Formats: sequence, structure tokens, C-alpha cells
Amino acid sequence: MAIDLSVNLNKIALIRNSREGNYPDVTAFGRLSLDAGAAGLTVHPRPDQRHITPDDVRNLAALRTEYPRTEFNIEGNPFAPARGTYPGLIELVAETNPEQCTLVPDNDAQKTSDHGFDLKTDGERLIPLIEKLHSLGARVSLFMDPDPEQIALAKQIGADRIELYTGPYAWAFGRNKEEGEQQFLLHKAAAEAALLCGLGINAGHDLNLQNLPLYSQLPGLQEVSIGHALTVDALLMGYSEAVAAYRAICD
Ligand SMILES: CC(=O)[C@@H](O)[C@H](O)COP(=O)(O)O
Ligand SMILES: NCC(=O)COP(=O)(O)O
Repeated sequence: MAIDLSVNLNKIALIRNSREGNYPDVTAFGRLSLDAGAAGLTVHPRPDQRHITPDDVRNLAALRTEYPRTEFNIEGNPFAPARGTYPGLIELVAETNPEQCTLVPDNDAQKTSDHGFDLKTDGERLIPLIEKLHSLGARVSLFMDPDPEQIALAKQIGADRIELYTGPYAWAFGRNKEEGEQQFLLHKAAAEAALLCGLGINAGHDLNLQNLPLYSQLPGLQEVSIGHALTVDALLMGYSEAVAAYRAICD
């Protein structure tokens, strides 16, 4: 079964934000990604607007009139309040109607997302937010560590999918293949637990051309979202070629 490749455009926005103006144009890179075979686009707007801005989210959402089969995935922390021109995650979803919203327990102090939800702590307060996102027509995915007990809770509070946090897998694989394989076994057990309770499975964070071939064998894997390594590979290979190389592993 093919895995959907969702290209994360955060890093394109990060380069754009390092100067005045609109270069590179994030929406143009959204088009390039879809033309090169991506099934979807992912953005992770943060309240500090370090990369993707609310206007990027709106412009990319509008791309679906040109590319109606696109899976648009907005990631973020639903508890982070509105700040300046950042209206809050749920409000952005209400405005732009993504196919999927991935909830992530991050904050400004983190350089990047670095752990999944602890649903023993956050589960109760996520329930009404998941219901709200469902009423807006979004599939809801929760960013999770590969812990079968926590994954069962994700189902109980109404999530449709989990996104397995692959950072530790990727770093282990980078150190040596055997360590990567050990981490993969943890993810395999987590995926089996997710399938058993009826959850769909996404994955992402620091996936790259070296570690994706093994990870793509994860049981039930439906979507990977990839941005950081893909953007670096694009510097070496060309953007469309990089998207196509990731897509080839997913097919
Ligand atoms: C949830 C996840 O793993 C990605 O969205 C990752 O957080 C990318 O975000 P940054 O590009 O801000 O690091
Ligand atoms: N959800 C993970 C994601 O969107 C991309 O993460 P990365 O490839 O930029 O590490």
C-alpha cells in the first residue's frame, strides 16, 4: 500500500522570513511539491511566526482549488493562545478547513517539536477540541511517542489517527543501522497497538532518504510528513527531484 507523502513547507518559510519580501514564495513551493508528486502539504504555524505565517496557511489552503485532491495538514498546539496576527490553531482550522489537523504539544521554548502528548495529563482537555475539529470537518491526528498505553488513550479521547514522533528513531538510525532497527521495533509495536484499536497511522520528524526505506515498512503507515531533510536534499538534487526521490520510497 502506498504511503502519502506530505511535504512540510516550514523550512521554505524560514528562508523567506530571513529577508524582507516574499522570496522564496511558499505557495509556489506548495505548487512545485504537488507537481512533483506529493499527496499533500503540511504546515506547522507557531504563535511566534518563526516560519509559516497565518497568511501562508490561508494561501496554501486556497491552492486546493487548483489541486483538489491535495491533503492539507495543519499542525500545532491547540492550547497556545492567539498572539498578534496568529489567531490560534482552532481558529485557523475554522478559516481554512484542512483535511487534517495534527495536534502537537510544543511551545516557543522548543527549537522544534520534541515529544508526543502525555494523554494522562492532557487527554481530558483535548476531548472538546477534538470534537470541535471534527465539527469543522478535519480528521484529527495526535503527535505521539511510540507508547502503546498512551496510544490506546488517543483512541479513547476521539482521535482518528496518531502521528508517531520519529525523531529518536531517525537519530538512532543516524548513529548506526542496528540502533535504528531497535527503535523501529518500538515503533512497530506502537503501530500494531494503534491498528488494534482502530487508529490510522502517520509519522514524521527528521525522516530522510536514508532512514525512510526501513520506516516505510511500518505496519499500516498511511502518511509521512517531511520537510527539514527534504529541503536540504533539494539544495543538492533540485527541489522537484528531491520530492520525487521521497515519493519513490513511499510508492
Ligand atoms: C510535528 C513535527 O514533527 C513537525 O511539524 C516539526 O515540528 C516541524 O516543525 P519545525 O519545522 O518548526 O521544526
Ligand atoms: N510532522 C513532521 C513534519 O511535518 C516534518 O518534520 P521534519 O521533516 O521537518 O523534521
